[in-house]
Amino acid sequence: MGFEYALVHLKYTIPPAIALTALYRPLSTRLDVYKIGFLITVAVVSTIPWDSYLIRTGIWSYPSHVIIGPRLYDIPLEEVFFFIIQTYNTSLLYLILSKPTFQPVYLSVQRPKLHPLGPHNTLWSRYRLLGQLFFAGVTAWGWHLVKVNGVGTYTGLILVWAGPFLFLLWTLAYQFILGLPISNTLIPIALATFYLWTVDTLALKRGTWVINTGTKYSMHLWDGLDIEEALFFLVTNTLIVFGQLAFDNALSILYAFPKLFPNPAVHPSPLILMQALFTSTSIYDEARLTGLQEAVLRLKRKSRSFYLASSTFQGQIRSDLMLLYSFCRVADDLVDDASSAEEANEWIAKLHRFLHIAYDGKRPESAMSSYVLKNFPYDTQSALLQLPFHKLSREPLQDLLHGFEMDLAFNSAPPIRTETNLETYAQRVAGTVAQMCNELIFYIYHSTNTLEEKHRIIQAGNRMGIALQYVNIARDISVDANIGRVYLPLAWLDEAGLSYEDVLKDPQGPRIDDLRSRLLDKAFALYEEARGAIEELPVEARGPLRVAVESYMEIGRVLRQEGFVVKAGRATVPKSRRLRVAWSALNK
Ligand SMILES: CC(C)=CCC/C(C)=C/CC/C(C)=C/CC/C(C)=C/[C@@H]1[C@@H](COP(=O)(O)OP(=O)(O)O)[C@]1(C)CC/C=C(\C)CC/C=C(\C)CCC=C(C)C
Repeated sequence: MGFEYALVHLKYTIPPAIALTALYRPLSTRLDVYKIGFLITVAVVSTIPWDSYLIRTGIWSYPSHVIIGPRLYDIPLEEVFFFIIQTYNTSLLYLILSKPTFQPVYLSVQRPKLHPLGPHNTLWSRYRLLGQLFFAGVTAWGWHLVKVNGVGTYTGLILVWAGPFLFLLWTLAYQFILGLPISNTLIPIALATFYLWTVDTLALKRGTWVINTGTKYSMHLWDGLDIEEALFFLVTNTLIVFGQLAFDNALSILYAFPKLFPNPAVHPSPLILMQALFTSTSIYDEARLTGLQEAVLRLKRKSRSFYLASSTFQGQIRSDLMLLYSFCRVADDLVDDASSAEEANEWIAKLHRFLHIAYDGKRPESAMSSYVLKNFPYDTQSALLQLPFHKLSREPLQDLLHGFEMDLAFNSAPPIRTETNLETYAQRVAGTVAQMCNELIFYIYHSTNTLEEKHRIIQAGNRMGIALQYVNIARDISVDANIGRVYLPLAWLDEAGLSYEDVLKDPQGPRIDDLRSRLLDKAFALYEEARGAIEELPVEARGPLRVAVESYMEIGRVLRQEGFVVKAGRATVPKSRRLRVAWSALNK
């Protein structure tokens, strides 16, 4: 009996597990626990018979003085623990590195091209075939080496065992494996493998595990690392990352295509996941994918705060919030960028009509599509058509349009005369947005809140939206004055001895600074009053919503800083500070 192998864990596998857990903890959800648990189960169940065979046939062995003693099918418990902790660590590394990527946009439709000599294979299906041939070839070569029963036996056993799993995972998830950025694929495999190669070198040198001669090539990748060991860790980490990718591929299909999978569960069963993976790529909804791709680009280009916040959401809610953002942004831009008040009014009328058709249960869906295709510019159509309106009530969408109508009123007379007008405006353009975010959250996640509690939380959300809009107005006083708008109430200007025209002419100076502070005080008072309600939302949404709210309120904190001078243009929060804010919001 000895503790050598246990010490390898204490020194080399448990510390990274603790570090990775601490790093990922604020972002982790029950879905992640489910994914990792599922993969660990598959890893343990599939490795035990193979490893047990290797030990029984003497391909590798563990001197009795290096292990504590208990064995499972001849496998020392330390080794069983190795399967678990390796799967755990590599999975966490993958989850951390892939978090910023919005994976559903990497799905792609493949339809056989029509060709005079019959349907023509697409490039994708050729890649799939090439990969299949490679993994089938590798498995066959492994089989041959095992049959020969010489120095290639250990290599052969690795290939025969891993080849079929890799073949299967490739067949199911090749689109993701090839299409995703390398931060989701090669990098987690490479980092985990290089780390384990180093650990293995140290363990083999100390004789913690011994690979017997006669069934190995006696070639080394570097001094102390047998080529078979290098292959083993490369292959096992590839299996783990491919397994995670296949899982995420299935989730992306489930969440991207509501027509194929209406209302998927937050934790889908393995059967549903397989069903998603076996869905033919030729029936993927191309319009939906375009809508998602455009939504991500729009969010990335237009809002750094919400883009960062969106990456902390997971699964269905992440897609739905992006689609909601895309709709709100397009609607706002259509009105703001119109060349005349008449044109802007026309857009608002068309948007009202769009909502009328969308919420008219008696009309077929095609009525909405043909209305959008006929009446809206090409680059805005997907934002309208993909709005998840069946998860939202009509009222906040309609009120948002009423908010835009208030913006247009600036063309005739200043619409924000009193503080009540200001509050009404902010409720319409931002309280409504918060309400819709919360409606989506309650739609997707199971909550134990009563109807009354939900109503109270949604009201608090609306006040938080108003707070964010006040920050937005405080930030943009100069920008708005340049386009002929002053959102500070006329009553406040009066009290400060300023006229509307004074602010349009010179939106800077001590009196404006005082009014800005007054508005920010109101914003922070609302924020303080409403933020507790975030902690009553379903647990999966709390951290990400804190990130959304805090990143935006940070703009207000920058504006409030002693000595901060607002120049022409906008106050922004530096990237490092935004990341710090997001991190501490997640850890609250
Ligand atoms: C991650 C996440 C939450 C993403 C989605 C957010 C979303 C759907 C935003 C829509 C934004 C939008 C374009 C709305 C149109 C009207 C408008 C301009 C509103 C102002 C946003 C400012 O964005 P930006 O600075 O990019 O705008 P301009 O450049 O000035 O045009 C608003 C300030 C509204 C934003 C309000 C929210 C996102 C609501 C936040 C509150 C919650 C999510 C509720 C918190 C919950 C509780 C229980 C307190």
